[in-house]
Amino acid sequence: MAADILIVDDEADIRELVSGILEDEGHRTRLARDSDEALRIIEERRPQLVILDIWLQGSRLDGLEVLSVIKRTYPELPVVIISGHGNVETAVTAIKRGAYDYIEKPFKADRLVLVTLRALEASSLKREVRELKERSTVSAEMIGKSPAINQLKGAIDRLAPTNSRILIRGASGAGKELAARLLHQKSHRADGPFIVLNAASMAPDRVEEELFGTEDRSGGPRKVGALEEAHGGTLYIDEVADMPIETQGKVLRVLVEQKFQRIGGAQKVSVDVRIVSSTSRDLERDMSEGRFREDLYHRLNVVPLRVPGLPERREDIPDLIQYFVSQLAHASGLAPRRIGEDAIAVLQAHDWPGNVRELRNNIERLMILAGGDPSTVITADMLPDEIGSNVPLPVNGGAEHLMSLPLREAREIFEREYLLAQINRFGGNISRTAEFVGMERSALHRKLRALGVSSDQRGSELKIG
Ligand SMILES: Nc1ncnc2c1ncn2[C@@H]1O[C@H](COP(=O)(O)OP(=O)(O)OP(=O)(O)O)[C@@H](O)[C@H]1O
Repeated sequence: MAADILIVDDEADIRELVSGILEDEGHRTRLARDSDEALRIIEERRPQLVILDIWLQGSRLDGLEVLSVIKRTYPELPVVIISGHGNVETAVTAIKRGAYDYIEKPFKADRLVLVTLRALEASSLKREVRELKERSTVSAEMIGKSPAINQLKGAIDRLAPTNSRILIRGASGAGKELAARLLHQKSHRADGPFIVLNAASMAPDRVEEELFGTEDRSGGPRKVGALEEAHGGTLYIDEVADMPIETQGKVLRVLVEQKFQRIGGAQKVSVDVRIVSSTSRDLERDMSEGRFREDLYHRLNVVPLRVPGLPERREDIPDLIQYFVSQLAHASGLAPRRIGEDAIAVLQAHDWPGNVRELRNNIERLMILAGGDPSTVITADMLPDEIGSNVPLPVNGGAEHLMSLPLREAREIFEREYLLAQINRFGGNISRTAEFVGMERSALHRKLRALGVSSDQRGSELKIG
């Protein structure tokens, strides 16, 4: 894992030596000779590790004091102490104050490399645990075998290793964040952080604070912004078009200059961050109505990626159901359930305006409501009323209208709508539809003809099997 490491030592020889060893290992180093220089460098951009000498001659603060400042302002930044020979007591004090480990002078290159690696691994583990806790129920697997999802997976594999900015478009809950996460995981930045900024969920004035961070001139606590936090990794800006127009201007400047200023701060912070953003809005309309900056659109949209909505890939629904049942059983300790064929059929025919998220929430609710007996099979009659209400009947005024018709006419209308919905559900495949509805394939063809259903009505993109 290549990292950005700050080396603080008053002796030039030691600084150069440590830097040489770590750069040979593929790290990038920045060097400071005293406390002020060290704190200034940290202010410029937070490093991933600090190697800090305890004795800093001619420095305003000694090593232990610098350590305290670092731990106060950046509690998660790991610090490795270099202590003089026979100075174990000070080293122990340093560990008590939050240092990760210490190296005693004179030290061997191997020891330095090993402690550095461990410190970086521990801090990246901590971050992963935190991210996992935050998103323990978010999957990192993209389930589905439909042509639409396969196309998306192919595009992610091709785009991930490039450093290009990507704008992901798609309806809410369709899997845009999951796509962004996969782009990160399959990129060269996979060891770095994946930071999410959700512009839609916060008040406009907080967006800038979260993005750029804040600086307190008096040296008090400060907030590290998402841009700085994402250094070496990916920043995912969710619902980018929900950012206030002034913030959009500032983001544009960051993209052009690769630098930004914290709120209340004077200096420029430069970062190496890949920006992936998303939107579920009609950006073309937002741009024409002046709500979204066209110049920002062009900067963010270097490569567009579209995540298809769930109704465009109903074939994936049974796999997704299975996946969520086992994922939820694993993550929340709910008993795994079997979902009956009839329930799967209704779930597959539903329209899912909230896409995969809505499907997942419904599976969770069903698993909770099914109670403690693991042998309970979830059947169609256990589904909430709103699921399935869009299945066949709403033609010509819906069920009420049917009640006003003679049986033969009502049955015909019902049969036509029912069969069309089933054909649609099986992607136009007549053989599979016939098997499910319990008819011979040729009988189904005859029935459709008798009901006056033309091949066109069976759906323009549907394959007749
Ligand atoms: N193909 C998929 N396989 C497995 N899980 C998925 C898939 N697509 C989406 N999900 C899951 O569905 C939920 C919603 O997905 P996600 O948050 O990525 O959607 P989104 O498009 O970013 O939504 P929003 O626009 O509301 O932010 C998450 O729990 C995600 O893990």
